[in-house]
Amino acid sequence: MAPTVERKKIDLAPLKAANVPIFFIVGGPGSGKGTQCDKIVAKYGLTHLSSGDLLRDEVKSGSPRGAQLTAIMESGALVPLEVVLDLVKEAMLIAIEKGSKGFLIDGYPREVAQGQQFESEIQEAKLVLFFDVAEETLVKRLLGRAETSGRADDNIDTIKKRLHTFVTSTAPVVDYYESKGKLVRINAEGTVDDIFGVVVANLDKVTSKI
Ligand SMILES: Nc1ccn([C@@H]2O[C@H](COP(=O)(O)OP(=O)(O)OP(=O)(O)O)[C@@H](O)[C@H]2O)c(=O)n1
Ligand SMILES: Nc1nc2c(ncn2[C@@H]2O[C@H](COP(=O)(O)OP(=O)(O)O)[C@@H](O)[C@H]2O)c(=O)[nH]1
Ligand SMILES: [Mg+2]
Repeated sequence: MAPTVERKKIDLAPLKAANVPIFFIVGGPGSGKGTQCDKIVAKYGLTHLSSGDLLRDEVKSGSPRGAQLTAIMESGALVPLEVVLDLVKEAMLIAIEKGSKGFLIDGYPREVAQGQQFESEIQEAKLVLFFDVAEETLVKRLLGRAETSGRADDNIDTIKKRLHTFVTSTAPVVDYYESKGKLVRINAEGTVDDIFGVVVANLDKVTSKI
């Protein structure tokens, strides 16, 4: 049975009224989402929200909601979509109060239903950036990151499960946004700067008003 999820009522009016652009950032674990988001923030001043970081912060906070998450994340499975959506909404509202010009929602959506629920409750994404990297490269990068990340899920067993979850649940997200004409597929096997060049070329087309 699915775990019971604690939910609060969240007033989204200020977020909807701001109507700022929203970009989803999708890619396998270790595909460079976080690395590219840092560079996008430096150039465009968008607000970067990593859904994985929000979940890890919730775990660290010791809240009852956080306690439910540790086991799921260490198993490489997906946290119930309502939990992630509530955390994302709360973080977006705080950023909007501070005058955010738009959002990079990193590691999100992880499943088609998650994207649909976000878009029906908040707003449609402007574009979905997909960092396309072969599994073999992902494993190599994650094992490299494991040496310093301190993340409980950067170990070979969990990495394999995260890759499985990506293929089964998240790959359909890529197809879904492709069919809506919103997907930007970026070959992300190259250097950080080469990949950022492609990112900029695509964002410049839609962010002239930011
Ligand atoms: N929308 C999301 C984001 C994250 N997670 C959970 O949080 C874990 C870590 O997510 P994240 O930090 O995004 O990890 P990766 O995709 O592996 O990518 P990264 O390496 O960028 O941190 C996932 O395995 C999953 O259990 C989730 O369920 N739903
Ligand atoms: N070779 C190479 N390594 C990268 C690139 N981008 C990120 N990395 C490394 O790959 C690992 C995962 O990157 P990260 O940004 O955390 O990816 P995420 O899991 O998608 O957020 C880190 O160790 C990065 O230093 C890239 O373009 N090329
Ligand atoms: Mg990341």
